[in-house]
Amino acid sequence: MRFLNTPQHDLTYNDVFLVPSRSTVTSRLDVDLTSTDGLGTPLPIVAANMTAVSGRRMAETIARAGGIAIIPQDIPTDVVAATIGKVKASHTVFDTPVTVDPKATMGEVINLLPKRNHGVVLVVADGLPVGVLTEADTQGVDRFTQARTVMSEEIVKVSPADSPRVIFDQLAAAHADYAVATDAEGKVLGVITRKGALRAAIYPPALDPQGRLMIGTAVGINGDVASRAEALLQAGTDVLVVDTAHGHQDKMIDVLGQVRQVRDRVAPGTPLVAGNVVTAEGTRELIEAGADVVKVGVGPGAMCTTRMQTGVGRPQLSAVLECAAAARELGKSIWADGGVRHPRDVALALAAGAGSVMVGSWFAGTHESPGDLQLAPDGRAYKESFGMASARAVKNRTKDSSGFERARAGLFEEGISSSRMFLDPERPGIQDLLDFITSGVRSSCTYAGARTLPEFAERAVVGIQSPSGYEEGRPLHSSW
Ligand SMILES: NC(=O)C1=CN([C@@H]2O[C@H](COP(=O)(O)OP(=O)(O)OC[C@H]3O[C@@H](n4cnc5c(N)ncnc54)[C@H](OP(=O)(O)O)[C@@H]3O)[C@@H](O)[C@H]2O)C=CC1
Ligand SMILES: Nc1nc2c(ncn2[C@@H]2O[C@H](COP(=O)(O)O)[C@@H](O)[C@H]2O)c(=O)[nH]1
Ligand SMILES: [K+]
Repeated sequence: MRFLNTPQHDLTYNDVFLVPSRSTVTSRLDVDLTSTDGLGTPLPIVAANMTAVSGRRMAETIARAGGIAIIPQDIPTDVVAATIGKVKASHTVFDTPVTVDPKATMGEVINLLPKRNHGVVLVVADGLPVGVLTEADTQGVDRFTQARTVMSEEIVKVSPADSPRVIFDQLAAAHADYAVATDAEGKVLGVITRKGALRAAIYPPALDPQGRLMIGTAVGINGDVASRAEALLQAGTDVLVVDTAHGHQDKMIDVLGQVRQVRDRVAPGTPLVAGNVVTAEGTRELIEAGADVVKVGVGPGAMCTTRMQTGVGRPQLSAVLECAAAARELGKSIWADGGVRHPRDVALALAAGAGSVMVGSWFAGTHESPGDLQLAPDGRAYKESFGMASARAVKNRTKDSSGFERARAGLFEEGISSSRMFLDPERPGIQDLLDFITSGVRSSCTYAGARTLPEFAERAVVGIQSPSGYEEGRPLHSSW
């Protein structure tokens, strides 16, 4: 990345803009977004290791689109191991359906509908699809009515051998938007929407060497980290994140050394990610201690109060730029973690040299995040998000400690315990947000004349702008 005008101070995403340059790339679809972080996911996007963001549904869905989710440190090890197993067993193209028994009540159906973005509950009997229910079917029916009496029996069935284009055409011909993929015995393999078929042709999934969906997991730096790391590596985690607020500390270096030994014994070659830091020195020291990828960002997170509490942190673009350069010198990479609110922020992080970009709160506001869908008084749908260093998370993390210790730990909160992440009515699913992000980033690359992310980081020209420069770029939805 080159600057048009020399920065006099550290910069964040809003402080800069990308300058278009002459390009030989004629189509946005010619851009290869494969991550340069060594994991090589087809999409350089990571769902953050936050309890309000990454669970099984998020992990599956984002991996099908080529990214990866990191299951947070606060989830019990056996639960994480089971999650890894479920994600690895799920189909790499077809979505997991929301299913009910024919005798399930419509009350259950109403609760289950928002769990996935396809807006359909599939009624299954003995593994065979027997009916479908949509939002419209839930209107005006008693909550105790059984699904079988309301469901439609018209189901479009496709074969796993059909190409996405064939499935798309089949659905269009049937004037339907939801197909069930079945095996030779007619049992459900997965489901797919028209948009899903379109996406299946654009997004290759993120797969492990055995051809299964990828998933990552996190550990903290307290407690028996080596045992948890061993269990997660044995369960098949594709990447292990060692995560703490202040990554540039002795305890992190010590724990990273232990985790590296476990990794070399149990699952050599599995990348280790460590953070968070914001300096070249911190980056180098974590790489020397065993990190393959360094997680960069202190204070930019939407749930994060660190900067207001402590004054500590660093504007994220400068942090990413400096740490990415330091990692590159050692043949390693970084993840830009936090502060991403628009597709442009992802593009700027990649332009600054990030291998992948980690997104938290933005993704909390989707159907696939773990929280329950709630309605605000004005009728808008939201999910609750909270910081991993909030009193709420700290309380949960220290549940085995004494009351005194828990209360003391709670005094050191550096995150907010409750925040509403509204679902964008235009983009309520994680795949909708990924469409939004990738179309933006593909376009950024072609404006810079780049076909790949290394080319983008090399060719990007960035200028510094005033707050009014940023404001000018915002769309206006009504007259002024
Ligand atoms: N990216 C960011 O800006 C931030 C991210 N987070 C996220 O919150 C989660 C919890 O992290 P964390 O609070 O580190 O909890 P951890 O459970 O990882 O514990 C942190 C450990 O580091 C010690 N420590 C020393 N100095 C500090 C410091 N300045 N801040 C925090 N701990 C320190 C603590 O000891 P003692 O308690 O005795 O001081 C404790 O033993 C992680 O997922 C982390 O990524 C949290 C804050 C900032
Ligand atoms: N200081 C804190 N930082 C936190 C907390 N919880 C999460 N985080 C960090 O934010 C990013 C995600 O950023 P976002 O802007 O996409 O939401 C996450 O990966 C952590 O590094 C917290 O409680 N305090
Ligand atoms: K913040």
